[in-house]
Amino acid sequence: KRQSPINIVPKEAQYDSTLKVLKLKYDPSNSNGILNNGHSFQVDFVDDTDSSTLTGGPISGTYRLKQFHFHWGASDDRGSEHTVNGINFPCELHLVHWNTKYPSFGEAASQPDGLAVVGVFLKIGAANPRLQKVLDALDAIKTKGKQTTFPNFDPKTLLPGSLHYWTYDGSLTTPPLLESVTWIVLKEPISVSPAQMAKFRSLLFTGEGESPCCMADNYRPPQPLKGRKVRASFK
Ligand SMILES: NS(=O)(=O)c1ccc(NC(=O)NCCCCO)cc1
Ligand SMILES: [Zn+2]
Repeated sequence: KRQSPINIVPKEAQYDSTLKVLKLKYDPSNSNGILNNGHSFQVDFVDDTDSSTLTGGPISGTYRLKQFHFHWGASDDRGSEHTVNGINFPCELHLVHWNTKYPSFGEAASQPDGLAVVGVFLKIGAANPRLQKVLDALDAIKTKGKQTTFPNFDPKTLLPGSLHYWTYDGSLTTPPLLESVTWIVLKEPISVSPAQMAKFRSLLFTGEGESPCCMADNYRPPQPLKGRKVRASFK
């Protein structure tokens, strides 16, 4: 079993000097739409060329960015999927990429080396103006199934200053929980303010005309490590 997320214990992670620097090359013109899919919201990217890719890091070859999405809690004391020394963050960003050795995301999602997800923790602090651009679109996708256009967004603006990471072999954290993900979790969080967290929680799990249920606590708890090694790209 190689299920995700996991609790990351930095002192038990093994520094691996052979791990490469993460190379994230994103073209803002590939950002397409923003969708409330009933369990989170995601920003979808046009992935028919190699213009928005992940290379380097723990992976070999080229992985294309398909979408990014978030997981968050009903209160600031929980919400992330990965934890660090048992600590939860209020929110976690996932940038989902698929291996171009396979013909599509759907094909790649069933392969052990098919996907690579970059995880970024969000920590309560100052309001994040780059994140605000995403949050300003949420009023248009309040209910399940709603989507709108979301052009010219550069996901690099959501990354922290350091690309130091932990990496391990895992899975999708929502059904079908496929064991096809190389996880790359950045050590440095980005900031989010309490008011911005409230904006995430203004989304609804429910569809238009249904009795409203605020979208929150859409995270899976940590899963057993089952003997897996977590490697660190930094000392
Ligand atoms: N939270 S997570 O592990 O990053 C994750 C990412 C993608 C998915 N699933 C996904 O993108 N499904 C889209 C199905 C399209 C198939 O072509 C589920 C969980
Ligand atoms: Zn996710």
